[in-house]
Amino acid sequence: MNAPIDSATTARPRTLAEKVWEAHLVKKGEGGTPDLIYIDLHLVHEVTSPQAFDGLRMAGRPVRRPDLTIATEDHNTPTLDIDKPIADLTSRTQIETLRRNAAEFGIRLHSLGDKEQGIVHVVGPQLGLTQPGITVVCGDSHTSTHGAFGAMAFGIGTSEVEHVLATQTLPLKAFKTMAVNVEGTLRPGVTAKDIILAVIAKIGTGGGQGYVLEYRGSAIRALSMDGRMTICNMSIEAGARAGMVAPDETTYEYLRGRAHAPTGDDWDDAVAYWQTLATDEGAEFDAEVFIDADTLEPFVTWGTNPGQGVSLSDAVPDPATIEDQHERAAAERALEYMDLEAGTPLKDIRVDAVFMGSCTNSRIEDLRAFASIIKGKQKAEGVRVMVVPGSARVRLEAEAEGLDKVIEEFGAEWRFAGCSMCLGMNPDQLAPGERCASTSNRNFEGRQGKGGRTHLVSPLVAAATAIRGTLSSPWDLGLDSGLTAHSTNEGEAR
Ligand SMILES: CC(C)[C@H](C(=O)O)[C@@H](O)C(=O)O
Ligand code: SF4
Repeated sequence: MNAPIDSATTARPRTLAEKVWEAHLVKKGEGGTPDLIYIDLHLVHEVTSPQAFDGLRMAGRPVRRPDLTIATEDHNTPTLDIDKPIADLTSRTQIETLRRNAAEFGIRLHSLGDKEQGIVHVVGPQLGLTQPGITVVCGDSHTSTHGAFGAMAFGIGTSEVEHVLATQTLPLKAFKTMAVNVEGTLRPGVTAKDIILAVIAKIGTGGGQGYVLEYRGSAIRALSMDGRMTICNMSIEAGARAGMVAPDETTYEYLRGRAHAPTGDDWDDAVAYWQTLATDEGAEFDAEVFIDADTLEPFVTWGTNPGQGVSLSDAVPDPATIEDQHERAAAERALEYMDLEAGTPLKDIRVDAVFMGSCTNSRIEDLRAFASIIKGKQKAEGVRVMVVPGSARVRLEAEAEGLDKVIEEFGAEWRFAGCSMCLGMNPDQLAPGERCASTSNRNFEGRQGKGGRTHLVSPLVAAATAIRGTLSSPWDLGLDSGLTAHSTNEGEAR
């Protein structure tokens, strides 16, 4: 962080990603070997860390930089009765193992019940740990979230977690760059989530492979940090190595005053450095994609991968019209699993459940957006609605604004923070055959519970669906839908 700019390298126009990479180069790889990259921030959770700590223990090594390592409990934590012992044995073992490892290796841990506990990708930014120009890793694919700050953030595997714990460095292969240009103005009711679902539908779940995506353009600049995080979060669902947004005033405003943000002169120095990070005029990307924000509509997935999405006003696509043989077969299988008929208008599809949460959409603005639509209304009969804040702090903030009351009066469940029904590593699961509109990021078979069926949507679509009982957007609720500026993730930084 705050690395000096090398005048020799500033001569060639560079992208944001190249700048961050070069500032963290410990050793350049030769003859096809990977570069060795310095890691500024290592985030840890209970699922992917136990074997890594075991490895250190066996080798008799300490954690190289405990001060740059921070852990939280998220995947296995219950969202009810958090003051009671965890009932599920596997979950309890995972959590207790993390607690023991953190104590033994001297790592800061935010445990269940702590104000800073929550989903790892919500906790880093809210503490001001995630900053522009740094490198961030975590044994979790959605680490790409942190790229919203102009950080280079990668998900890594458990053996790499051990490598970073031991050395604070990581061997990484060079990447290609892709500019994702989103120009125009989103209409009220259309959000960051719709942008990223449209991007993935366009480039496919493998379209980003080998690339670091840089989200650019007027529609991205107009987004708040919460909206930018939603977008970067799902970069991995396009197969990308990482996703990034260049830091700007919105980024600085979000960070100012946060617990780990620089202060005083350090703040001014940091901002001066952050301002140098944006992609230079004339820098070349290896690939480019364009999305028109003006015409974008609320999006929804119909299939079992995040690329199988269309506008909510469309119908379930007919696999017969898909040229690519592989994709056609995937679509056929997806429709079977999802129990859907080609040609059915998406708005006719009834749901059993609505899940509002996950590291994609569980920050305060997401909850505000959801609440702005349901306020004063009643959920559809027979639909189970679960609202799970991303962190204990988000929960407190929401309660201070009275959002918990709005949610409970609507008939929804207001839960404690964690990954919850995003993947159901705790009791929050769909029953076999149940259909859910979910603000999470993966609609894989069985993701939210064995036999469960997932439609990925924005918080606004989740709210409208919870009211009507069928996949719906605020546009279907008429003029009195409660749409506000912040519910499109525009404007406000906090
Ligand atoms: C459990 C973890 C390794 C996994 C990931 O890497 O993404 C999870 O967070 C997920 O979203 O599927
Ligand atoms: S909320 Fe979901 S996607 Fe995010 S880290 Fe947890 S399980 Fe993974």
